[in-house]
Amino acid sequence: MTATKGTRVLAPGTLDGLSALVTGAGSGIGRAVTVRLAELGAHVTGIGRHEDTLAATGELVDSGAYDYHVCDVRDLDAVSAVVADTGRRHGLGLLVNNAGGQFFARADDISPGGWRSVLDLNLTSVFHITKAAHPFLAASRGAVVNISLSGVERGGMGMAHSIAARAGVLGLTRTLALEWAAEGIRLNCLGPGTVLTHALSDEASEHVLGNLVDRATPMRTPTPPEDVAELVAFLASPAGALMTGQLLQIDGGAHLGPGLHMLPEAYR
Ligand SMILES: CCC/C=C/C(=O)SCCNC(=O)CCNC(=O)[C@H](O)C(C)(C)COP(=O)([O-])OP(=O)([O-])OC[C@H]1O[C@@H](n2cnc3c(N)ncnc32)[C@H](O)[C@@H]1OP(=O)([O-])[O-]
Ligand SMILES: NC(=O)C1=CN([C@@H]2O[C@H](COP(=O)(O)OP(=O)(O)OC[C@H]3O[C@@H](n4cnc5c(N)ncnc54)[C@H](OP(=O)(O)O)[C@@H]3O)[C@@H](O)[C@H]2O)C=CC1
Repeated sequence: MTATKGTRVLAPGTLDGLSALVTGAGSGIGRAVTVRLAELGAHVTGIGRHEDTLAATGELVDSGAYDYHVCDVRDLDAVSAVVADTGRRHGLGLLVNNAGGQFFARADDISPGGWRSVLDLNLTSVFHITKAAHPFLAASRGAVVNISLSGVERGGMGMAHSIAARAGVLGLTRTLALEWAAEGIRLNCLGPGTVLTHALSDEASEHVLGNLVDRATPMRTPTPPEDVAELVAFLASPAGALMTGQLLQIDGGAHLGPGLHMLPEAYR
């Protein structure tokens, strides 16, 4: 494995005056995105289910640049109310739909309940949050960044539910990029490769480091969450003003390799 460090290239003040909403701001990619947006001048409202981790993110940013709401994004009424409250108090120039996840199982072992829980988290919540944000995004000519997965267009063993949900988000992203273009709203998806956040670190093991990073990622490196954050900030900045409806895979070339599969037998 080759370790790469997160890179910061955008100038201080790039996002001065921006109001952003980041789901899953209490850890991993969402925390890195929150910290970087705030460093660049944005005010960020975070959403997640755990107050302690959301508060800990606040310790990494200047006071006044961040607040949070404890909320499950699958509670559609509650999360829509949070979006509306944020929009009314701060305006909304950027929505980052980052909260997400799945268990890893072959399709035969995914029950109807398991399918529904992953679809609710990774697709249905994104639709409702984005719809609730629409009037505020229209007022600011704002942007949406949906955090997806490298390989969303090709499939990944052990992730039938999650890939189906993220492919749905990609379709939603491109559809809304068309429907809302006249209002100046842009929507894009980012596809990170293997990110060694705590969710994967328990498994940071032979499978994650040996298979996903060394075998399945041509550049043999994990994706630093800070690199994902810099790309989110770029898309929110004036430099991203004509980018919409895209899937940007930030994955060391993993989408060109043998695929990121969560069933280790895929690599035998
Ligand atoms: C290379 C890229 C890889 C990507 C990496 C990342 O994204 S890492 C970053 C992301 N971080 C994460 O992904 C964090 C970890 N993931 C999670 O928090 C959860 O997996 C969740 C969000 C999907 C479910 O949340 P929830 O509160 O709804 O869970 P619940 O307990 O109420 O169960 C609901 C249903 O699911 C079923 N079920 C559950 N587990 C398994 C299993 N192993 N097997 C089979 N089935 C399973 C369970 O039986 C039930 O179905 P039933 O019995 O009613 O038919
Ligand atoms: N790690 C990786 O290799 C990759 C991750 N991704 C995706 O990136 C995104 C971020 O993942 P990552 O940072 O790695 O992992 P984390 O598990 O650290 O982040 C997931 C975040 O989402 C929040 N969250 C989960 N469920 C809910 C919910 N129902 N309501 C509100 N918030 C919720 C969690 O907070 P809380 O538990 O407090 O609610 C947590 O902060 C996910 O969508 C993931 O699938 C994509 C490619 C690769």
